[in-house]
Formats: sequence, C-alpha cells, structure tokens
Amino acid sequence: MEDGVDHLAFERNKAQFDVEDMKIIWAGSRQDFELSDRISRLVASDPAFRKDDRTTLDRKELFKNTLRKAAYAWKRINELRLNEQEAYKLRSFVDQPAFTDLHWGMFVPAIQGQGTDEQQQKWLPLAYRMQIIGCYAQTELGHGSNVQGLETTATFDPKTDEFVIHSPTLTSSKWWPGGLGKISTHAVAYARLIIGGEDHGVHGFIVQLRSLDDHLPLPGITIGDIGMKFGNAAYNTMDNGVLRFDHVRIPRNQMLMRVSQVTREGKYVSSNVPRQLVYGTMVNVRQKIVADASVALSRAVCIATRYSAVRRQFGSHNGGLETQVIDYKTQQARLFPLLASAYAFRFVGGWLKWLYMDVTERLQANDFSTLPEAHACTAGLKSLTTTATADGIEECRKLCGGHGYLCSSGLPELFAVYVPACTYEGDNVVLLLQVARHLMKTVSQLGSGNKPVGTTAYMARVEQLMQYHSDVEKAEDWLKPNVVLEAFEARASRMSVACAQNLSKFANPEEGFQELAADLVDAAVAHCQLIVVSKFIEKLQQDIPGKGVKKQLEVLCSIYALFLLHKHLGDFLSTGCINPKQGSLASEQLRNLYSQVRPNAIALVDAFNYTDHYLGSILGRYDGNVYPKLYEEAWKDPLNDSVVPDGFKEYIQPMLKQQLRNARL
Ligand SMILES: CCCCCCCC/C=C\CCCCCCCCCCCCCCCC(=O)SCCNC(=O)CCNC(=O)[C@H](O)C(C)(C)COP(=O)(O)OP(=O)(O)OC[C@H]1O[C@@H](n2cnc3c(N)ncnc32)[C@H](O)[C@@H]1OP(=O)(O)O
Ligand SMILES: Cc1cc2nc3c(=O)[nH]c(=O)nc-3n(C[C@H](O)[C@H](O)[C@H](O)COP(=O)(O)OP(=O)(O)OC[C@H]3O[C@@H](n4cnc5c(N)ncnc54)[C@H](O)[C@@H]3O)c2cc1C
Repeated sequence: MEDGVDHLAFERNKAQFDVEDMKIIWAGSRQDFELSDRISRLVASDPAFRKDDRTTLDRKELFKNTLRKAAYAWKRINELRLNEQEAYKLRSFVDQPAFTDLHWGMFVPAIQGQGTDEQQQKWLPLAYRMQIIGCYAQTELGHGSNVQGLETTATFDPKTDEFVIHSPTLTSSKWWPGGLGKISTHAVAYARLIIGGEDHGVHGFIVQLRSLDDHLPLPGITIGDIGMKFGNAAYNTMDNGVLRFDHVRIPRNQMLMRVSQVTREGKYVSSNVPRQLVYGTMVNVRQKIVADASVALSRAVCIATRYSAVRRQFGSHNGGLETQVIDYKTQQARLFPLLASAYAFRFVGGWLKWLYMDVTERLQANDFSTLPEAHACTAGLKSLTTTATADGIEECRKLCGGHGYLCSSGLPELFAVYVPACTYEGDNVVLLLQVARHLMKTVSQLGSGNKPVGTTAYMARVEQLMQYHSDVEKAEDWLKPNVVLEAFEARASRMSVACAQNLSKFANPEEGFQELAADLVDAAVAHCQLIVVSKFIEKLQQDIPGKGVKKQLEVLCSIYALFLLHKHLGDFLSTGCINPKQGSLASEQLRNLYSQVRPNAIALVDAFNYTDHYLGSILGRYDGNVYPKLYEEAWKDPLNDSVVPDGFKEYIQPMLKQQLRNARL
C-alpha cells in the first residue's frame, strides 16, 4: 500500500491559483500573515507547547499542565516583548483554553468598558501585569440568558460606605464563570444593586475572591470547580467555577461606575449613557467569537479535505488505484460548502471587527447611535457562525469515516472544545430572538421616515423587494452577484414583513412575539445569512491581487450563497422570490462550481497556513502520510504499554477459567 505523500504533491500541482497570495488574503494582509506565520512556528517548535498527550491526562494532570503552559506562555511573552496582537496569536496557536482567556478576554474589557477613568487607573495596571487574575462572574445556577433575573445582591451600607455582596438562594450561586473555580483572585461580579430597599437592577462590581498571599478564599466566600465537562481534554483545561457570597463587604468605589454611580450619601445617579453599556463586554466577546469561528471551521475543513484526497475507496479497474473519496460528488457536496463557509466567515469576521472598532470609537465620543446595530450584528453573527461551525466540524468528522472518530484525527476534541460556543456568550436561539426584535423594530419604523441604516438598509427598498421575482433563466445567471444579493434581500425582507404582519394581529405584542418565536428566528437567520453573503460580495469588489486568487474566491462566494439557497429552498419558494425551475438551476450551477473547486481544494486549505502542530491531526498532515503515522500512533496509547492489560488477571482470567471448567464438566 502506497503512502499519501505523492497524492498531496500531485494535488498541489493541480492548483490554478497562487497559494502564497491566497495566504495573504486569508491572513488579512502581508503583515498579518508574517506575524501569524512567525508565531505559529514559534509555538510549534517549542516542546513546552506539546499537546498530543492531552487526551491521555486525567483532569488534575490536565489542569496542572494548563497552568504550566499559561505561566510559560506569559514568561515567553515578556521575554520576547510580544505586543498585544502577537500575544493573542500565541494564545491562539497554543490552542488550550485557560483562565487567561477570561482574564484578558472579559475581566480586562469589563473594566475598560464599564469602569470610570479612576477605576481604570487603579485596576488595569494590576491586571495588565497579571498581579491580579480576574474572571467574569455573571451567570448563576438559576439564570444565564435572563441577565435581569440574576439574584445576587449588592446592598449599599451607608454607615460603612460599602456594598454587601450576598447570595440569598442556592440558585443565586455564580455558576460557570471560567477561571473562577481554582485560579482567579478577583471577579467582575454582576449583582442587583439595592439602596434603601430599592432594587436598581443588575450592575458590575469588582470583588476580591482569594488572598494574594496564600490563594485561600477570603472570608464569606465559598468557591470551587463545577466539575468535568464534555470531551476528554477539550474545555476541561478551564476551571469553570461555582461561587457563593455570604455578606462579603467591598468598598463603594468597587462598583463599576461608568454607566451609573452611587454617591457617598447613597444616591443613585445615571450617567448620560445607555444602560445597555453594562452588556458591552458581551458585544466585544461575541465579535471575537465570530472571528474565531472561521479558524475552527477551517481547521476541520483542512483535515477533512486533505484526508479526502488521501483516502481511496472503491472504483478500482484492472487492479489500478481506487477512487479518491474527494472525487465522489456526495463528498464534494458535503465538504465544499464548508470550505466556502470558512472563507465567508473569515471575511464577515474581518468586517465585524471593523464595525466593533467603529462603535467603540463612537461610544468614547458619547455617540450611541450605532449600538443597536452593533448588538444585533454581533449577536446574530455569533449565533449563525458558531452553529454552522459546530455542525461543520461534526460533518468533517463523518467525512473522514471511521478514522475521524479517533482522537488522533483531531476532530473529536476540536468539536468538544468548540461546541459550547453555541451556548456561552449567549445561547444561539436567545441571540437570534434579539436580532428578531431589532428587525421588527426596523419594520415598524419603515413608514415613519426613519431610514433603516447599516445592515438593515435594504429594508428601505421594501416595496420594491415585495414585488421582486427572480429573472434567472439559466444556471449561469446565478453567478451574477446582484442576482444572488437581490434574492437574499427579497427573502429576508419578506420573512421579516410576514412576521411583523402576523405580530400586528396580537393585542399583546409580547404574547405575539412568544407565539411567533420560531418564525422570528427563521427571519433572523435569513437576515444574518444575507449579511454574510453581502460581505463576501463586497470583499470581491476590493482589489484582490495574485494569480487566479479572485477567481477562486468568486467560486467560493457563489458556492456559499447557492448552498444556502439550496438548503433553505423552502424559504425562497414560499416567499415567491424564486420559482422551482430557478431552484433547480441553482442546484445545477452548484454542481458546476464543485467541479471547479475540486482541482484547487488542497491548495485552498493550504492557504490557511496551519502547522501540523496546530492542526493536531494525523489525517490532516501536510504531507498526507496518514497510514504509517496512524499505525505508529496506535502503539503509543497507554493501553498498549503492557501486552496483558491491568485487570485482566483479576477479572477476566477467572471468568475464562470458569468457562473452561464448565465446558469440561
Ligand atoms: C494555556 C495557554 C495560555 C496562553 C496564555 C497566553 C497569555 C495571555 C495573552 C493573551 C491572551 C489573550 C486571550 C484573549 C482571549 C479572548 C477570547 C475570549 C473567549 C471568551 C470565552 C467566552 C466564555 C464565555 C463567557 C460567557 O458566557 S459570559 C456570560 C454571557 N452571558 C450572556 O451572553 C447572556 C445572554 N443574555 C443577554 O445578553 C441578555 O440578557 C439579553 C438576552 C440580551 C436580554 O436582555 P434584557 O432582559 O435586558 O432584554 P431586552 O429587554 O431584550 O433588551 C433590553 C434592551 O437592551 C438591548 N440590548 C440587549 N443586549 C445588548 C447588548 N449586549 N448591547 C447593546 N444593547 C443590548 C436590547 O436590544 C434592548 O434594546 P431596546 O432598544 O429594544 O430596548
Ligand atoms: C463552557 C462555558 C463557559 C462559560 N463561561 C462563562 C463565564 O465565563 N462567565 C459567565 O458569566 N457565564 C459563563 N457561561 C454561562 C453561559 O453564558 C450561559 O450558559 C449561557 O448564556 C446560556 O444561558 P443558560 O445556561 O441560562 O441557558 P438557558 O437560557 O437556560 O437555556 C436553556 C434552553 O432554553 C432556551 N431558552 C432560554 N430562554 C429562551 C427564550 N427567551 N426564548 C426561547 N428559548 C429560550 C435556550 O434556547 C436553550 O435551549 C459559560 C457557559 C459555558 C457552557
């Protein structure tokens, strides 16, 4: 049996575009590419960042191993004087969730976004030097999605000028915060502010949890890890925690006071900023999660594509080679839309980062006008991309057949570590309902002269879109960006308008919203898919250098859009945007596009520029040398340390002997 090396070299030679130029497009710029390339090699070449043994460690060893890596990473960041972007990349390539994610990803941003200048000056230098380690303690045992339902209380005591933080019920126990369980010294904890018996709703407070001397919990604090989670290693490197407060006192100036303040006299004062800024950290992280979705999906797609070119099954004639499974049309129809989605999410992630930076600058200048749009986009795209990525990783596992189920394929752990992204930072359905509220508000204001802006701007043409019928006559018509865009706009606006019309039949709008929730979620998905398609099309309107690169991206863009059209054909037909014949023409075009991707598939995944260390997959090895390495790896399993396993003599041998004795009787 030959190895796979020649297959992938041959595949690479087939590419019709310059893969080095595509690497730059994927990375965002030459500078980003060089940075990413340098840091990924740095991590891959350092034995301290070895990760192939992770799934064989028990929880305690795994956690200790995470602490060692985190401390070593921090040491290297300082020694090499890495800047913020480089440190972030290093974290990404180390590829192991840790308390540091919450410290840098949520604790620090919460203070930056919700703290006053004075509070920032006090706390941020300590956090930046990691002299304190923080987490984001919002979710409780009883409430996660419903933030307004949180039960922890922060009662102002005017006598001592302190807040008393308390967990009044079991369900008010903080439950889930990452980094809380074993490591964090501090938390930004969310609690109901009570002054003189009056409840002012949920606010953030900086609370010290553990002693900076001996790391023991401070008086009144009960704290621990919530236990093993899904998967072997996966997210078990993280100490998601439980926390109860028993009348814990903190100084008044530890309430984050940018949005509202409590004076020495106990007066509650609201600033001139929307209260939703208390939710600002979540907007920030949702944007990061969207950017990360393309990374996780592209990893899985890279593994499944390379392995599909190495793997052969059936089709041998006269003793010749069997067919590469990537040549089966069904394999292509499952794999290539995921490849296209990885590119689509990459570009929409880049755009969302820009949108987030824009809204942040505006907020600093007290311009809050784009906050609802930023909230709707981050919530909707977080939901859309994480759902598609989690499903896509699982599909990639199936695309790799039996070997995909082995941990050494990298796919089971990738799925297990990724799938909670559908839940954390907002359950995906709950977030789509937020988008739906935004859409219903937009539709209700259409007649009022209030022009829809940003990603809902297409709604301004609602009358025209309600009349729209696609004029596609032949399969190639579906390659025209405007044709695709109009069909997606018409479908999204008609689904929103239909929901708004149905809602208007209810005397109580909230009751209507609950009753129509499933349709509202579908309308939100249609709107979010339109955003992704339109940002991909916008990307293609930019200058894209490199031999054949633009052509490949055009093919991928068409695949992404037509795959969605095919998958949601019911929406497009039932809203009357297209007719059944046009639906069939889209499927015909999709098949042509798959054939165009086929010779370029390996080069398109090479453009992600992942090291073998980062991929962590025998099936996805760059050299395609799968079988010898799989065979070699099996012998490394701890179960193969001895020929006769522990427990055999104790349990199985007596059973066998008994059977033997019975047989002789
Ligand atoms: C081992 C190696 C280590 C290496 C170490 C290296 C060293 C380190 C170096 C560098 C490291 C860098 C690492 C960085 C890594 C960063 C990655 C970060 C990863 C983090 C992982 C994430 C973990 C998960 C964390 C969490 O889950 S935190 C908890 C999140 N919780 C939620 O999301 C709850 C969801 N619920 C809600 O958001 C809300 O409650 C709701 C659903 C929106 C409902 O709110 P409410 O009841 O108030 O409802 P409404 O009435 O519907 O809304 C009122 C109005 O408010 C508007 N609204 C709502 N939300 C927002 C918002 N977020 N922003 C703006 N506006 C909002 C809404 O639209 C309404 O408006 P209106 O005009 O209609 O009134
Ligand atoms: C790995 C992981 C890490 C986490 N890290 C943190 C952290 O660092 N800090 C922190 O504070 N929290 C953290 N969380 C908590 C997380 O943010 C919440 O679990 C998440 O927001 C979902 O909330 P929930 O658990 O209350 O789900 P629920 O809201 O109870 O969801 C249960 C089901 O009910 C449905 N549902 C709920 N409300 C509605 C509605 N209005 N309409 C329709 N359906 C609805 C949901 O769709 C879901 O199917 C983490 C969670 C996980 C899994």
